[in-house]
Amino acid sequence: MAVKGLGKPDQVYDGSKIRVGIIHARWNRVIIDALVKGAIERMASLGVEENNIIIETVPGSYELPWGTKRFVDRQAKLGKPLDVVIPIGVLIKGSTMHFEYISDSTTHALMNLQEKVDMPVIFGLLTCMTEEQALARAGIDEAHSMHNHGEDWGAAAVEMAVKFGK
Ligand SMILES: O=c1[nH]c(NC[C@H](O)[C@H](O)[C@H](O)CO)c([N+](=O)[O-])c(=O)[nH]1
Repeated sequence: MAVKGLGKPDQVYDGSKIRVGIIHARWNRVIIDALVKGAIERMASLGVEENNIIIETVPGSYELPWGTKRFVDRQAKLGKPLDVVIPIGVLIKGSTMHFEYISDSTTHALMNLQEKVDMPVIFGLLTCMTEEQALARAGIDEAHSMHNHGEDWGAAAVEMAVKFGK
């Protein structure tokens, strides 16, 4: 019996009235693009309108916290406030400690950002030891051994915005 992973939602949430921001890093772009696609497709299946999904990018995962804060502020200033934001990044361990420092600092910064922006900030950071792990979690490894985690992030975004929206 599969134990790990996201359980079924307690109900299907209607995303037709929410506006979602996706801000993604551009490192490991093939994996990023698959994750973003998965999130968009899942949100579309839950009724989120295409023109209510706003996409922004930053160079790397380390820029996600600051970029997300400014992205949220900018959308509010434009009179098109977001209801939820999904920062997406892919960190793959290299031969130095860079991975550890970015993973830890960015994770804490994104968690703390929720208070500052007063909205759900979905955790879309893959922190992988190998490229194969990252490919699998984006659903694009040869064996298709895992589902695309971007889909889970899209579903979480809709649920959190609908359930706990302002
Ligand atoms: O998004 C990533 N950024 C990475 N580094 C760049 C970092 O996020 C910043 O963009 C850079 O340090 C400039 O601030 C990565 N690695 O270094 O391995 C990585 O795997 N993923």
